[in-house]
Amino acid sequence: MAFLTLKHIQRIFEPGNNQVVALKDISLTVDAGEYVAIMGESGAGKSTLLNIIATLDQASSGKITLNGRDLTKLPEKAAAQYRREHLGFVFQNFNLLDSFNNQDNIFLPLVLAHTPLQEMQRRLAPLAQQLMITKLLARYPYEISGGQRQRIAVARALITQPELLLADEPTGALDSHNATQLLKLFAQVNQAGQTILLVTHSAATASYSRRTLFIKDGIIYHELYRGTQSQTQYLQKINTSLTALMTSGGEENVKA
Ligand SMILES: Nc1ncnc2c1ncn2[C@@H]1O[C@H](COP(=O)(O)OP(=O)(O)OP(=O)(O)O)[C@@H](O)[C@H]1O
Repeated sequence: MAFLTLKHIQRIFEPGNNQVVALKDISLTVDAGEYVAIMGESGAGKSTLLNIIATLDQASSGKITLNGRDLTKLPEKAAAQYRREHLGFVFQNFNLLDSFNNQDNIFLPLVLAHTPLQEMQRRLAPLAQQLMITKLLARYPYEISGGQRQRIAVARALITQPELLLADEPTGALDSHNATQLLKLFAQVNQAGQTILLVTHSAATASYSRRTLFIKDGIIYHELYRGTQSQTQYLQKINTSLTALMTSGGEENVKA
C-alpha cells in the first residue's frame, strides 16, 4: 500500500499583490521503506514540497495522506503533535540547542511526548553506538565538530522511531568526508526499513537514494530509479538528468 500520497498538490504564495506558483501540480506516491531524493534548481519548489509533507505548510489545493491519515488541512496544534509523533527532521544547520547538552537535545522530542527517562535511555543506547556519539553525549553542541553535530541531530530525529525521516540539505554544511559518513548512515538506516525523503542540490548526495525526483517550475519533471545500477552509474544518470533539466526550456518533460 502507498505510504505517502500527494494528489494534485498546488501551492500558491501571495506576497503583496503578486502570485507565486511554487508548486503547480504535484502527484506522488512513496511506498514504505523507500529512500527518495528530491532535486531541482533554486526556487524549483523543493522546500515548499518538503514543508507541505512535513505539515509545516499547507497546500492551496490537492490532497496529502501519510500512512492512511489525511494531512491536507490539519489544524496547527494537531499538526505539531503529528510532527512530534510521526516525523523525524534533519536540517542543514543541525538546529541543536546550545543551552542543552547533546543527550538532552536528543531526548527533547521524547520529553515533549512525556516519555519516561528509562525508555529514553533504552532507545538511546543502541542509537548512540550506531552513530558513534556515545562519548559526546555529555558535551554541548558548541563543543563538538559539524559532522558530530549532524550525527547528534540524526539521533534526535531517529529516537522517536519516526514513520518518515525528512532531510533538507543534510550534507550542506559538511565536508566531503562527513557528508559521506552521514549518507552511508542514512543508507544503513533505510536498509533497516526507515522511509527517507531528502532534498538536495548535490547529485552525489542523491546517488545514495533509491529514487530521485527532479522538480522544475513546480512540477515533477522527471524521475530516476536506481534499480540494479551501481552507485556510479546512478550518479552519472542523475548528472545527465540535471544537465537536461538546466538546459531545457521547461515546455516539455524529460523522458525517463
Ligand atoms: N513564503 C513565501 N512567500 C512567497 N514566495 C515564496 C515563499 N516561500 C517560497 N516562495 C517562492 O516559491 C518558489 C519555490 O521556493 P522553494 O523555497 O520551495 O524553492 P527551493 O527549490 O527549495 O529553492 P532553494 O533550492 O533555493 O532552497 C520560489 O519562487 C520562492 O521564491
